Amino acid sequence: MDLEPLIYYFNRVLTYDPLVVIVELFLVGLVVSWVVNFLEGTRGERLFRGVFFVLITGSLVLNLVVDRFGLERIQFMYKGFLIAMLIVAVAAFQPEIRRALISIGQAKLLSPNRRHMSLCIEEIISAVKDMSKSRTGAIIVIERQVGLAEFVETGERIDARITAGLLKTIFYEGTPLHDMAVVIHGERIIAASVQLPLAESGSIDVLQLGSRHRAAIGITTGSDAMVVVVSEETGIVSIAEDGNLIRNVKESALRKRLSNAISGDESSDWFWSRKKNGKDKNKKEA
Ligand SMILES: Nc1ncnc2c1ncn2[C@@H]1O[C@H](COP(=O)(O)OP(=O)(O)OP(=O)(O)O)[C@@H](O)[C@H]1O
Repeated sequence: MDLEPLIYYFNRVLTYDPLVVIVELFLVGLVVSWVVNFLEGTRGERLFRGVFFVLITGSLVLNLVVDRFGLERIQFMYKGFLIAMLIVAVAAFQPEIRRALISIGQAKLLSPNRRHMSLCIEEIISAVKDMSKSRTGAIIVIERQVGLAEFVETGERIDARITAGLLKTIFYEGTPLHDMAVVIHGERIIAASVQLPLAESGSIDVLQLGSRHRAAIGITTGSDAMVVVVSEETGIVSIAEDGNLIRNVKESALRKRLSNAISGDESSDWFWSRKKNGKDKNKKEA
């Protein structure tokens, strides 16, 4: 194999100022890690990793080929291809780009609304952590764009500010409202003791679950709600979204999901993403 172009290529790279190369690599790494972090857990994450891999490999191979065979026209075509990829990426990542722009628009993070919202999220997280430790069974539904009035009617209307104490009191075994689910909308607890639809026994995984977890899957199968479940048996915290159940959710992931759900950033993608996801499936993650 003729290694000459490869050696030539690396020799050429070695002529660059190392400090500039380090700064450039650092900046590229920073941008990539920010984008991957931002997309983490969304359907755009894999797509971005794939596109990034293809572009890096394509650029390296092309530089080698152009150096070896002097195929400038191919390089010219590759530049056209990159522009086309950029247009396709803008279309493919449209929901993520919109979310990024919204979050930049909300960079006035200290706005009262934003502060309230993050206080609510911290209250929910604190309650969930305590209930997980004390093995108090809980199911908290975050209502988004799709109204859940027909289910809310089965429970008790509350309309109260979200506090960890109130959530823990509601789910405390023995209190009249501890059974069934709490529904939250925005920054308010709107109802407790709400009976949710159980997921249909379409898949083996669902059949193996108890009714609390089946209810969480059930309500998210037919709506854009997000549900946090604390298992009474194990204390494990799970999240249900879009008919999927994610087990053993870490605090940081819970914060991220709650923040998406309560601020409503991703909600309008629901119908679109459901179409893409096809049939519901249950995920179990360690
Ligand atoms: N349709 C429903 N909607 C809301 N909550 C429900 C529903 N059905 C059951 N639950 C809640 O789930 C509790 C029973 O949970 P069960 O043990 O059957 O399920 P599980 O998924 O195994 O939960 P855990 O891990 O907490 O035991 C009930 O006491 C009730 O509070």
